[in-house]
Order: sequence, then C-alpha cells, then structure tokens
Amino acid sequence: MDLPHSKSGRAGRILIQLHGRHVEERRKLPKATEHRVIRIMNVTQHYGVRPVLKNVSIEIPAGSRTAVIGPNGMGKTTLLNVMAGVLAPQHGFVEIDGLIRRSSVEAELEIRRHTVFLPDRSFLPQTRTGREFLLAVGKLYEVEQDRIIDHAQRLLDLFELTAIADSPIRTYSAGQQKKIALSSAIITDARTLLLDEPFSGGLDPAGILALRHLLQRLAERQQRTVVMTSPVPELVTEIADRIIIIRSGEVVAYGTLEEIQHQSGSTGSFSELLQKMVFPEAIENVERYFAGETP
Ligand SMILES: Nc1ncnc2c1ncn2[C@@H]1O[C@H](COP(=O)(O)OP(=O)(O)OP(=O)(O)O)[C@@H](O)[C@H]1O
Repeated sequence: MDLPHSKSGRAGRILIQLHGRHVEERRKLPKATEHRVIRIMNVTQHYGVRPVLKNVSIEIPAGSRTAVIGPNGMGKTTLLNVMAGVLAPQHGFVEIDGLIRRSSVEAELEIRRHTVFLPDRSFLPQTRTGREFLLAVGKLYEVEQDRIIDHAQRLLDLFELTAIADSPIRTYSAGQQKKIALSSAIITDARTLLLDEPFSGGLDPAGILALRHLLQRLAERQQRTVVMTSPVPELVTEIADRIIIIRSGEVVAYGTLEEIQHQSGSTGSFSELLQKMVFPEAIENVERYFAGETP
C-alpha cells in the first residue's frame, strides 16, 4: 500500500524520509479543518500527451461511501491515484479536509496521517507474517499498542486468517494476500480510506461479505469516508451511498443512487440504468460478434 509503510522503490524511500521528518516536524504541522470533505477541483491528468482525466470536479462528503465505477481503462485508478497524492495532476488539485495534496511536505504529512490508500496490488513484505505486518502498520500510524494487538486479532478472525496469521505472507494464497492487505488499511484507523478495487484479487464470497459489512459500518458508525473503485458495479453499488460514473476520463454522473436515477429520467431498475450508462456498447458488441458468425 502507499503511505509511510510502502518500502519499495523511489516512492517508498521518499515516504520513509517523509515519515522521519514527520516525527521531527509534528509540532509544525498544519491542522486539517473540522469541516471534513474531499474536493477534486478541475483535475486534468495526462499520461504523455493523452488526457486520461478531463477537468474532473467532485465533492465527496465525510462519512460517505463512494463507488467509482466505469469500464476498464476509463480512468478510475488514475482518479484514485490523484486523490491519494501518488500522481500530481497537470491541472487542478485535490483537497482533503481543507489541505491541498502535495502543496507542501507539512500538508502532505498531515493528510497522510488520516488518509490511507490501498492500491489494487499493494506492497506486502513477503518474509513477514500477516500478524507482524498488521502490528507494524498500526504502529506506523501511531495507533495505541493495546488497540493494535486486539484489532489485528479481530481483523484476522474476520477474514478467516487466524490459522495462518503467524506464517510468512509469501505462503498466502492470492485471496489471503488481498485480505491481509485490506486488513492493513483498516488497522490504521485512518478516517479516509481510498481503496482501489477492494473486491478484486481473488476474495472469496465470505471475504466479500465481510468487507461489505465492514466498510458499511465504518462509514455509518465511525463517520469514516470510503472511496472505492470497481469495474463491476454490482460489487459496490449495494453498499455505496454515492456513485461516480466515469467514462473516457469524464464524470458522466455523480450523486446518490436516487439522484442519478432522477437525472437520467430512467424508470427501469438501477442495474438496467447502470448497464445503459456504464456499458452501453456491451450488448451491441455481442450482437456484432454473432452477426459475423457463419451459420
Ligand atoms: N502509467 C501509465 N502510463 C501510460 N498510460 C497509462 C498509465 N496508467 C494508465 N494508463 C492509461 O490510462 C487509461 C486509464 O487507466 P486507469 O488504470 O485509470 O483505468 P481504470 O478505469 O482504472 O481501468 P481498470 O478497470 O482496467 O482498472 C488507460 O487507457 C491506461 O492504458
């Protein structure tokens, strides 16, 4: 995962340096405002000359569960990377709880203390055990020691990892690695969770069920803000209270389920509406495929 505990590559080294300074400079840190909100303001992101996000502006209130959905390759991960401060957009900016991402080391550190980003395929220390990893991440986020130990065990139980908790992560299956990665994001107690494809990567139905309930309760009971991406609307729309539909780098719809339904003027079911808005060409592609078949 990103953030102070990512130890791989250049980004990891910078983050470790940042964490070192974090301890030194805590007193100087700017404070996040009480008014908690994520603002994405006129963000344009290019890879080379190709624009992948085009002038995206969205405001996500605290305590909401927002799903970013859209077909493959349309900019969901890019949007989350910009929100996570991994990418610096060519135009526009992202503000989290009153602080602008990447505007200064101090602002960035303060944001990172309260915001966790879990990429789709995150860094995991393969030679460490799952429990060791969770305890280390909790410590890095300065969660109280007693709480970390208890919380780690509850997460291991929740995701049915207790039997392998003290084995090296390299011995875990793909789904088990995803579960330990998700647990590492939750154990930080961060108030904002940015999760790229949290339901992918081989999670079994029990894991999907556990994660859905966990995210729902974290937002409802603890006012945590959750932003998650998925190319499969069914996986996230049930638990999301807000949806961002993104196509070709542009936001084609944003709002609560009711607002999106109202804006579209659709009278059909929500899944039919999503199919029309997110994958309008899917059925046509199937028809075209079979049209070319010789009987
Ligand atoms: N590092 C990169 N360099 C160049 N192009 C990139 C890079 N990362 C992504 N892209 C391109 O940007 C576009 C958006 O990619 P992105 O990963 O944001 O899509 P996505 O909606 O998350 O897709 P998926 O559902 O497949 O994960 C794609 O066309 C992709 O090829």
